[in-house]
Amino acid sequence: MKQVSVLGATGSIGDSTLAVIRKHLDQFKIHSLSAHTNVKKIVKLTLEFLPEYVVITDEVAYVSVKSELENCQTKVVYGTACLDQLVSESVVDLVVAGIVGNAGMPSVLAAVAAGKTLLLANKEAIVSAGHLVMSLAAKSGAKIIPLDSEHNAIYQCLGQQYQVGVRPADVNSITLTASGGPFWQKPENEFLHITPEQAVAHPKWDMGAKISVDSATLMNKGLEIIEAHWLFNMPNNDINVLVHPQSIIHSMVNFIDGSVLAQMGNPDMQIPISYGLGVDKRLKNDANFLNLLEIGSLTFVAADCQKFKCLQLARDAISLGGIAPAILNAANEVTVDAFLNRRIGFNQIAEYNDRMLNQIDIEAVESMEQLLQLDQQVRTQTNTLIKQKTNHQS
Ligand SMILES: NC(=O)C1=CN([C@@H]2O[C@H](COP(=O)(O)OP(=O)(O)OC[C@H]3O[C@@H](n4cnc5c(N)ncnc54)[C@H](OP(=O)(O)O)[C@@H]3O)[C@@H](O)[C@H]2O)C=CC1
Ligand SMILES: CC(=O)[C@@H](O)[C@H](O)COP(=O)(O)O
Ligand SMILES: [Mn+2]
Repeated sequence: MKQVSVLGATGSIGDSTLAVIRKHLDQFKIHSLSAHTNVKKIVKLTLEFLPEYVVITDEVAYVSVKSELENCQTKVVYGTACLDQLVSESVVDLVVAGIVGNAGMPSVLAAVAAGKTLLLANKEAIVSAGHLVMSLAAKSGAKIIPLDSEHNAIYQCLGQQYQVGVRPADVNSITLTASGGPFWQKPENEFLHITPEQAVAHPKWDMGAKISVDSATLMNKGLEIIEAHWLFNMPNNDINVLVHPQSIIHSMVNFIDGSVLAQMGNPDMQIPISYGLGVDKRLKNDANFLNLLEIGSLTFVAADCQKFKCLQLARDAISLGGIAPAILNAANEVTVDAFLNRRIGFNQIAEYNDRMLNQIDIEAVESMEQLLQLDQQVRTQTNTLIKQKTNHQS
């Protein structure tokens, strides 16, 4: 029986993870679940899975959950420090990192430092702290299995050759596929009028609001380039992006002999999560088998970095190095939130991200404390920039 800690249990990755675990209760036991604000859902999940611990990271929500679970055997604890402690407990076999944003970074680092098998969905953590994740993994021997569908596809194609942070010698390049999001065919001069409702309506995947907006700006693909850069130790030039609107091929590995291996499947996160939870062994999944005859054709188009500037910004951040990806990530978390709350337009996400990436001096990454301080600084500065611009316009 493997003991699993699911961080971000109330989100979309949490849903898909727990859906897979429900089908294999003979193999998995939930050790701990985490939630931020969703009291109703975490109470329901706790009563279903009866974990040892539930961690709540929002103070107000903690008080409610604690009172609602008064008579339950599960221990209800508060705060991010508890996440770090729980993922490091010796009984925990697998940690699913499903928290959204840099808020999940300390717990990712704690799991890696403890040498755990980490099933990584939280791409912002590796974007911001890739350097630290890799050096900790090299020391602790932690196994990092990517759940992000593209990176999981590459992980599947590499098979036994995969070792986190090591580029296999016979790999020429990798190709990340992108759905293109809802607007890849929309003229840029119409970006101004895009609403949050339109932006979160992803054509192929059912995901949380933040990653859905990232897919719409193609920042998601940019973050994924940075994620691939760290996981597979590949430079910018060897990471290709191809728009593939059907989202059937999840990514490809191009080998030095001209062979290309791709992983395919319907767009359903239960598939990569199953492969992650099985740790290289395939779990039976009743979900959604692929029917290529029904789909008919698979098409590919070049990604437009001029129109989707966030894609180019991510490549720039890799070239700048050091803290640049962390700056871009923090700015993007603020601008996406501002867009979702109708404080800025869709087109301004890239504009402000660009301004922030280019107004802070780039230093080397040294520690988690440095990155957390930087994250706060960038958030404050991005919010100030948005306020100044908004006041100026009104
Ligand atoms: N959804 C998907 O299919 C995919 C997601 N990913 C990545 O996985 C991560 C999660 O995405 P997704 O599940 O869509 O996001 P959701 O918004 O659906 O869920 C986010 C989860 O994180 C929790 N959370 C939010 N803010 C905080 C915080 N400050 N501290 C601690 N926990 C917090 C939420 O808790 P609560 O709801 O209780 O407030 C919730 O459990 C992201 O990094 C995303 O990029 C990658 C590939 C695919
Ligand atoms: C499911 C998943 O991995 C997402 O990151 C997905 O890739 C988003 O789709 P696009 O960013 O390609 O639109
Ligand atoms: Mn992805």
